[in-house]
Amino acid sequence: MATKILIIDDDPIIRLLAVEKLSEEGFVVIDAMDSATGISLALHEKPDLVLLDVVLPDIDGYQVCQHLRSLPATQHLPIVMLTGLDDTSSIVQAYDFGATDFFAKPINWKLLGYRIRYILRASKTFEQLAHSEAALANAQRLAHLGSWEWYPQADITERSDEYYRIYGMTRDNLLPSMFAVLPQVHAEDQERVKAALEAAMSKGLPYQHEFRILAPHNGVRVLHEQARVFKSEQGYIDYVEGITQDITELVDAQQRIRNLAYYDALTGLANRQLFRELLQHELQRAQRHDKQCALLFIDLDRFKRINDTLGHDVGDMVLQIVGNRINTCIRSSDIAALHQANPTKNEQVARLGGDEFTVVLTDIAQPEDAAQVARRILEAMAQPIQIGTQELIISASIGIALGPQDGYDVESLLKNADLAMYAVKDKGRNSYHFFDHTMNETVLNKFALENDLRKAIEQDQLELYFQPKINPLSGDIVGAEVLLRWKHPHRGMVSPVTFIPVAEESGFIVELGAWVLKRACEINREWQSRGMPIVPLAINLSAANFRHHDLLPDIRRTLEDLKLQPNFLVIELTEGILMNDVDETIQTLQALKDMGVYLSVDDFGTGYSSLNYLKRFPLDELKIDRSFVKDIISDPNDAAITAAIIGLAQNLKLSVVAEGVETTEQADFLLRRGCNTMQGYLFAKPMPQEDFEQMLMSGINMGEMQAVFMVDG
Ligand SMILES: Nc1nc2c(ncn2[C@@H]2O[C@@H]3COP(=O)(O)O[C@H]4[C@@H](O)[C@H](n5cnc6c(=O)[nH]c(N)nc65)O[C@@H]4COP(=O)(O)O[C@H]3[C@H]2O)c(=O)[nH]1
Repeated sequence: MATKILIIDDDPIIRLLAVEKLSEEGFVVIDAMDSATGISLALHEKPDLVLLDVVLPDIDGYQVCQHLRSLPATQHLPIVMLTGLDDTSSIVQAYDFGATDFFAKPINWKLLGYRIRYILRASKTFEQLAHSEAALANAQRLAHLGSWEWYPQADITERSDEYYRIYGMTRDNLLPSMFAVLPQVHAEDQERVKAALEAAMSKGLPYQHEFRILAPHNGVRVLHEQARVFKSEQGYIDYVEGITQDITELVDAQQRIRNLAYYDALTGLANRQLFRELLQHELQRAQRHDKQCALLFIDLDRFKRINDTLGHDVGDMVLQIVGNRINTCIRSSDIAALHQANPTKNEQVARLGGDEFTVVLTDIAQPEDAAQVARRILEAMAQPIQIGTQELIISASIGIALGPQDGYDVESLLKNADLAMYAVKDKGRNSYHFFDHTMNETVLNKFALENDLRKAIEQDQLELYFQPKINPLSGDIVGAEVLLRWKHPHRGMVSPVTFIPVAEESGFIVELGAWVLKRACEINREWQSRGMPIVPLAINLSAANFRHHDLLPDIRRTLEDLKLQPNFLVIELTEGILMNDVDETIQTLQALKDMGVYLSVDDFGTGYSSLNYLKRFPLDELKIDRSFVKDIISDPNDAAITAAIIGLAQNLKLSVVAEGVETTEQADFLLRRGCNTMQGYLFAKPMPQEDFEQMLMSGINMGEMQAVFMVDG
């Protein structure tokens, strides 16, 4: 497209000549005789260049020039002022008002054509440069990246706009010295930044580092600065070129990612990942410096019950409170300094998930130090937790393993602290225990036992024993408790006290319970078929059996399949089972009751049943725990409790059975208080099926005992 020239001149001859001569040079020429027309054409016709006379009838050419420069559309438009030949002051003024160039009158039109071409070329280049600069400035602004050139000999720095913006300064209030920014640098980083500048200045050393500044109105910012040094051929330092970038957002994002990756969202404590890394580090340090560290593995006691009964929100609150409490029991130590990014967090305390917390203690002088912390934690736990109107009492079991003696790596130390924690649970919870190597054996033993137990049913190693319930006055067998026995091929007879907990822990108890139920009912059916005198058989149910969704259908089907009357089946449940989720318990008990099954509370007196609940449970029988019966003669407390339980049963119209009766004195005491169903070694030990059948047929031999009861009774 042809180049368009606008000439603004009040001299009609000049305008005419311009149109004629410049058209010959290949330009399109438009003209204006006064400034107002000229400005309007400059805006609407978009010329590539303006020839502007200094003297115009309305306002002078300088002001036209100034006005065009102030408008965005004509800001960069090349303007050539037409001046008198030796009118130097006009020439100077022309530049002052923003003219691109001047051309002296009288006009040599040929020469003017060349000049116009040259100016247009130069202006194009200038335009491209301005464009690139703007793009660069824009890019710098977007990337919060400032650039600079520093001439160390004179200590003068040329800085880009963004550099000033980063520091919240302007060209006017920041001195050219590269050291001028130092007062804004964070006190802790100042020495380092100054040293890098000095090394670049004196030794020509490049650098790259991060530091913090305090920017006016923008708070603390984190900067990344990188510098290259340019030297002359003689080796002198010419200048230093660098970039300075505000990486605060990046650092924040990294911190957030780190928080997600390393911290537990609920409690804000270290998570499993961070725990592992820190413990790993600690173990290596302990080994290198011949020091000792301790790992405390903390598991809340019966936390599931809180979650199940009060809901997960309450459970979460409890976990947060517990996390805080553990935290306050631990002094901050050097380990926190490892992860400077978040120095406010005490990373010695971690939550591994669920209700499992850990504490890593560094540089302990003796195991007692760890024990002391464990005791502090237990004390802190014992404080009641108030959530709304609820007051909760919680406790924890703590296992302690010492590093490196109990484990050189995270895995083994954690496993051993976990074993120690389980030892606490086994011994009744709410305490702490150090790991010792026999625990490993116990666990291996447990594993082996668990494996063998799974095969016990198929390999026919399980057997039911029967222990009669007696009426000592009549000598009648009024029922029997079914007790499971395991004839292990190598270990011999394994007690249910040993294998039931293993089965409960592994979940195998569900299968085992179902087997006992079916087998007990089958035997009872068999006795009926053989025309033997039959009695109700009581089976023990574990919590998992009682809560299992198959329980009711299983019992119903078994009774139906065998055509057994439900009142020949007694289910014994401990107080603990009943009290866990009372509403569900009532529903299940009622369903069993509706089926006609007889319900008995085993080990009564050892749990914490509330009388309120007891009234709401549709029960048939209470069994006084063996531990009370044992000392009823010698311990007035046990005597009183036993008498109270008997009274309670009578009031609630429940039968009462005394367990573990071993002496005639005990039996006598119980009889006098009104308990006339008993079970215990005095009458018979649990016995194999055949022996019990024999006893059923011939009746129990009460011998002299009966005489005693008959006389006394
Ligand atoms: N010192 C003494 N002990 C007496 C006397 N009379 C009975 N015993 C013992 O007391 C335990 C009574 O059973 P438990 O309290 O239900 O306690 C049972 C029960 O909780 C559990 N158990 C046994 N069989 C089963 C089963 O089939 N399922 C479930 N879930 N648990 C079972 O194992 C526990 C222990 O069973 P056993 O070793 O058979 O021990 C039986 C029995 O042998 C006595 O006069 N003196």
